[in-house]
Amino acid sequence: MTLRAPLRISGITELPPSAAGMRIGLFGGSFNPIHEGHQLVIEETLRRLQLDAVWVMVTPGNPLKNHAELAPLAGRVTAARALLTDPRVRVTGFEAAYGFTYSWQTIRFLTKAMPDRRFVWIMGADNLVDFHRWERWRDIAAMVPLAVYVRPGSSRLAPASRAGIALSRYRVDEEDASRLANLPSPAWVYLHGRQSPLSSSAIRARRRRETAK
Ligand SMILES: Nc1ncnc2c1ncn2[C@@H]1O[C@H](COP(=O)(O)OP(=O)(O)OP(=O)(O)O)[C@@H](O)[C@H]1O
Ligand SMILES: O=C(O)c1ccc[n+]([C@@H]2O[C@H](COP(=O)([O-])O)[C@@H](O)[C@H]2O)c1
Repeated sequence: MTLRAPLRISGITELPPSAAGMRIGLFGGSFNPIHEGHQLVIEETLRRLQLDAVWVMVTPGNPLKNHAELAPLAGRVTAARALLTDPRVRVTGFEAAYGFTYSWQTIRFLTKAMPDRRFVWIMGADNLVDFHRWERWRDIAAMVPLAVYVRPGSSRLAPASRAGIALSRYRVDEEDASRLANLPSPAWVYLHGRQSPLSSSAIRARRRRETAK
């Protein structure tokens, strides 16, 4: 399915029409709340993968997580837009509007709708550790290259994880990260560099403690 009409995705409709060949990082997340660790991953992947854009996709809800503490989508999108001011970064909550629960649905939709873009899925190392639990994770790896960014607590676990081992033969040296977006899938890179110890769960826990005082 190639779209004939311009694709309307909230937050990213202002993309230039001449976007063929654009390298776009897809950074999905709960962002509950957004923090500087997310910003660091975006900055590093933009630079090292030589991406033209990163689309921050605020999920209606990670299918593997309990949603009891999940803030409303609109507020998470607004907070992400306030923090992420680089003009190459677009924030959208479009998965909710399209009824997508699983990332394979989003990725299949985008790659079919915009076959002339080069999409890369971006995730922190903790997500690779759990990747084998994602719905159709092997299909995801076959649809788009993956960029995995090191994260404190998961740096050694990630390449030794079930998905890390299953995909090990497709791993690209991080010195070649700038080529990743143009490589056929499966292909993935494990990026090491500046690290942030921040996590949304720690921020939420701190806020709870402050409210309880
Ligand atoms: N400090 C960090 N360093 C590297 N990657 C990160 C970091 N924080 C989050 N990420 C990555 O950003 C994406 C979105 O993460 P998410 O919104 O779940 O934040 P989180 O801090 O992991 O939240 P929580 O603590 O609630 O699980 C995921 O791919 C995650 O791996
Ligand atoms: O598709 C799945 O099965 C799946 C399982 C776990 C997480 N995801 C996606 O992974 C992204 C990161 O989620 P999170 O909660 O770790 O920020 C976000 O876009 C989720 O929707 C997707």
